[in-house]
Amino acid sequence: MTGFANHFATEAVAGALPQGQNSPQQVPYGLYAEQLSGTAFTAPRKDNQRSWLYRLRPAAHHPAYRPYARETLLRTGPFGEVPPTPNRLRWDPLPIPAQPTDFVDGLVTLCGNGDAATGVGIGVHLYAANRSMERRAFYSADGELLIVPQQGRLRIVTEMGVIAAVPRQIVVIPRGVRFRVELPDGAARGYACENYGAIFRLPDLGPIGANGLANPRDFETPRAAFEDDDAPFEIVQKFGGTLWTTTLSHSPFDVVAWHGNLAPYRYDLGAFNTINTVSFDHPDPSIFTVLTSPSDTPGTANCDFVIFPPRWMVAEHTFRPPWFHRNVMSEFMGLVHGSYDAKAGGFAPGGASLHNPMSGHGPDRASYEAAIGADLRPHRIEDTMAFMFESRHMFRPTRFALDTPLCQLDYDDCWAGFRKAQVPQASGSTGDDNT
Ligand SMILES: O=C(O)Cc1cc(O)ccc1O
Ligand SMILES: [Fe+2]
Repeated sequence: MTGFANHFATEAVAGALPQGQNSPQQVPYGLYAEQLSGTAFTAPRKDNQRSWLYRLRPAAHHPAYRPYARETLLRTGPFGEVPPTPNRLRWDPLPIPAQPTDFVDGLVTLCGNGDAATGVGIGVHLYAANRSMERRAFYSADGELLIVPQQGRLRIVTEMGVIAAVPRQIVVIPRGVRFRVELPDGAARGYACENYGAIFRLPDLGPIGANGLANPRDFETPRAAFEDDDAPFEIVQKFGGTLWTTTLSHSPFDVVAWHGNLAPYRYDLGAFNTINTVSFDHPDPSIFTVLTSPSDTPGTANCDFVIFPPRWMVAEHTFRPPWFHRNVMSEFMGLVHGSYDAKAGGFAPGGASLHNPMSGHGPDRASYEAAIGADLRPHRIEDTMAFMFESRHMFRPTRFALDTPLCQLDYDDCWAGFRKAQVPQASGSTGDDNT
């Protein structure tokens, strides 16, 4: 079903969806009605998101959760394992694990900000897995999950239907929606943004007009699909930063029909309508925003999901790659495939980088030299898909992020050795009174 956050109505069995009301005295077939809220009941109508689910058994029917026994490298805001660092950080890709590892056990947190308990900030995770989740489901009570596959297909069975995703597509699973990740290719790797704040939405378009960037019609939500399976099933939930587990007597994927505007969705980044300069200089990369989680301060996002897709570069008399900059916002970057035009080496597909507030960054020396000498004919940047989770909140790395051998100790060197500019000697030194 297409459209961003539409009011969908879907039933896997004819007649399962109640008509005309949400909670009839008797739901068709004896199904159980359940409201799943993504926003406060009283959130303004334009922001309000909720769905009604009709299921074989109430989701309330489960034994108590116990702490999850296995070691995990998943972490949650507030992030206090190590002090925040002003240093620019970059990581090599996470290897596919040698031991049998599914999506849940393959999640590793690199950094994050804010506090899940107060609904502020995000957690930034990587995943690398080589097993489908078997007879178990996962959900996060701490935030919605934006999954960015980098290698290997995913088949995600959710309570509200099944989503298949290939690298270049993204999947968003609302907070609380239970899902199981299957790996049709036997292995998979990627990134996940766990958003504790306001639900991701499409950015306003301002002077761009009524169309452009990610168009609402290109977002896809699955139709209802269910399992009638009465064998034991594990549910692992992430709650307040801790993993908990319980065993159901049946599959949690038992939603026969649902309606509403809170649902998982998929988007192909290849559908992005990329807008950029046709004269000179390039706009700030906010022009590439796919989804935004606003904060309470207008224009200052809890998280922007921004991409750097294939595109024509036509700017005249311009330094075309990202310029040097120091940003008040914090930037986490990943690369789905190809290479990134500000980095000639070292930023590999599956890798990541972190540039915190006021940390100077930009093109590495090789990219800089190539760009100032480039022939400025129209040139198409092909075969690339980098992305950024940009946040108003400073990212703190996890201890794993700093200790892992994947962390590149020589990252600073990519900005070493720039030739000094030569200016004619004149007044204007700091020794002069130049008011
Ligand atoms: O740091 C980056 O590579 C991302 C980025 C790109 C750009 O063209 C301008 C600003 C910016 O943060
Ligand atoms: Fe940047």
